[in-house]
Amino acid sequence: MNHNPVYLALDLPRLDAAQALAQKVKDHVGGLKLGLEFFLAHGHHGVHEIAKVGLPIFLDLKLHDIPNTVAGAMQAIHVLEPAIVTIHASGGRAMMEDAKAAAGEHTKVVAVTVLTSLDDDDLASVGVKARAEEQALRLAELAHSAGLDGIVCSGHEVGAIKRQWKDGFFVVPGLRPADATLGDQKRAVTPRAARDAGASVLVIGRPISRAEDPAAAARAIEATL
Ligand SMILES: O=c1ccn([C@@H]2O[C@H](COP(=O)(O)O)[C@@H](O)[C@H]2O)c(=O)[nH]1
Repeated sequence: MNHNPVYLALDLPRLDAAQALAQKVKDHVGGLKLGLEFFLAHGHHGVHEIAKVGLPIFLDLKLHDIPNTVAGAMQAIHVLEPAIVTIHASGGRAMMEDAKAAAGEHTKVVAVTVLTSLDDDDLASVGVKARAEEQALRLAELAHSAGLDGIVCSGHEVGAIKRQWKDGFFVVPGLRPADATLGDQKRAVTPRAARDAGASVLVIGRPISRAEDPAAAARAIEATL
C-alpha cells in the first residue's frame, strides 16, 4: 500500500467529475474511496474506471445484513479486488466471520464501529446506552475476535482501540483541518491528530473535494502529516 495514509472520499454522483477530481489529487493521496453514492450510480464499471488512476481502491459499502447476504455481496465484489471493504460491526460476529471468509485474500475487511456523525445523544436515541467511545471499543473487540483486519472509528477513540489491538488496521474518517467546517461530522479531529493516535488510513472527503483548489488542499493536508 502507498505510504501516504490519506484516502480521498470520491462522494460525487457523476463519473466524469469523480475521474477529474481523482486525476487532480492523485499525487497527493494514497488511495481513493468509493462509497454508496458512487457505487449505486456506476457499479463495477465505475470502479474499473476509477482504478485506472492507479491508486488502491477502498469500497466503502458498509454492508449490514444477514450473514448469507453479506457473504454473497462480498463474493459479488471479489472480482474488483478492492484494497479495503467496509461492513458494519453491529451486524454481529457471524456476519463479520462470513464476510471475511468470502473476501479476496488481498482485501482488508474492516468493520464500522460507531459512525463519526453520531454523538452520545444520537446513540441514546437509538437505544444504545454506552457512550460512543465505550461502544466503539466493544465493537472493535468483537470485530477483532471475528477475525477482521481492522475497524473504522473516529480519531477520538482510535488510540484506545489500538492499545487493545496492536496490529489492527484502523480507518479513521471524520477528519477536518483545524479551520474547516464540520458539516454532519460530530466526532471530528484533525488528520495529524488521527495519525498520531494510530490511524492506518485517513479518510478525507469534502475538505479536499469541495476546496477551490483540491490539489492544493490535498497538498496542504499532506504537509501537516
Ligand atoms: O463513520 C464513518 C464512516 C464512513 N465515513 C465516510 O467517510 C467520508 C467522510 O467524508 P467527509 O466529506 O470528509 O466528511 C464519507 O465518504 C463517509 O461516508 C464517515 O464519514 N464516517
